[in-house]
Amino acid sequence: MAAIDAGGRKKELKEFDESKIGVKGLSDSSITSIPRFFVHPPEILSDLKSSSTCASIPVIDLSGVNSAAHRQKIVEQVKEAATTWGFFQVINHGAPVPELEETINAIKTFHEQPHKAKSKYYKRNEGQGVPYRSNNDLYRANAAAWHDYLQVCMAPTPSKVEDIPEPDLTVGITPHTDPGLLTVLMQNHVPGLQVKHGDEWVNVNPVPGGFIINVGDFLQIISNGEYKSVQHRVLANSYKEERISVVMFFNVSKANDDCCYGPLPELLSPEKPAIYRNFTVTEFEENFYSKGLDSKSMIEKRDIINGYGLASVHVQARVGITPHTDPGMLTVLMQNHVPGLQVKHGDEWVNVNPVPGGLIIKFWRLSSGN
Ligand SMILES: O=C(O)CCC(=O)C(=O)O
Ligand SMILES: [Fe+2]
Repeated sequence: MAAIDAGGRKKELKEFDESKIGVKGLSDSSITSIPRFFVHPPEILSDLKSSSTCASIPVIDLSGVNSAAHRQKIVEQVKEAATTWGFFQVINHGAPVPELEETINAIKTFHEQPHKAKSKYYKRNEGQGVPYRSNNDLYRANAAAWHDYLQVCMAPTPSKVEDIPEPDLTVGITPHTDPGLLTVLMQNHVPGLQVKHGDEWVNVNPVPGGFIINVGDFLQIISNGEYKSVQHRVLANSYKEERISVVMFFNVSKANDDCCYGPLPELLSPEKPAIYRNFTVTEFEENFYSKGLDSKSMIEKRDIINGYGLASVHVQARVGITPHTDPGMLTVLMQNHVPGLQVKHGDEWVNVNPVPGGLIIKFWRLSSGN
């Protein structure tokens, strides 16, 4: 397949976006190959075939959740699943199954409308109303994925993965973790969702009437790493029928953004110190929305891991810097023989003279600059 240059790629993306046909339109046009901007890099593609055939995420039966006898056991099951898998399905949750099926059918009906009727709703920018578009992160992602979205703010986000001519060259949804607190997901009977468990990709097989629940990055942070936000992906649909999922993201509001979030104090102790630093929602979102979905969890990307516990080593080489404090708990620094580093000690700036082979260790909230 010929390489695509950045200018050509941008033009093709724009043409696709402005055509408003979505991947459904491409599927219906009887194409035999997919546009190049859908083709994912080899490291993603080579991993697509590897999935476990035997493991499956826990299924938790919620019947009796309001009775004292069952409740404690269910709470334990949820805790265990959130700790070990970060993903589980719930059944007998009380939401009427016929209404769930009706929701799936309504989404199918929307996507199957003629282009003219549907394209009125196609909108790239987030906003009010019920926008429909192909790929939320179309211009930010390294490669586009084979799905269209119909989005409702404050309500479920139904997405639809059409069948595709070359399913081995792209994905339905790129491997990622969800940024928020919790995600609740409902899917039709067409498989495709997979969850990373240890080194394996595990199929999340549709359970009729079941909801799938997964832990997001935010919950991992406030639980101080106890609950796991795990990677998941959707394979490009090689079935003749569309895959439909309805995804509800529970995110944190920006309304009170002076407020700093971080690991809950009641979960911390000398044995379990905070492994993440505090941050505002704006800080948190800026990182997520500046990039497309990708396989690296936002927690890793965001440098909110403190300098111990979950070891995340960010190596930076820099020249000249203004006075600042480091966000983490501890910084380990190595310098060449040229002096310049100074540390604020009381009211004085003190030179940190290079000692050959020496490492400089700095604790939280000490100013430094040069
Ligand atoms: O469609 C699915 O099953 C998964 C969707 C998903 O992971 C997401 O939108 O974050
Ligand atoms: Fe997700």
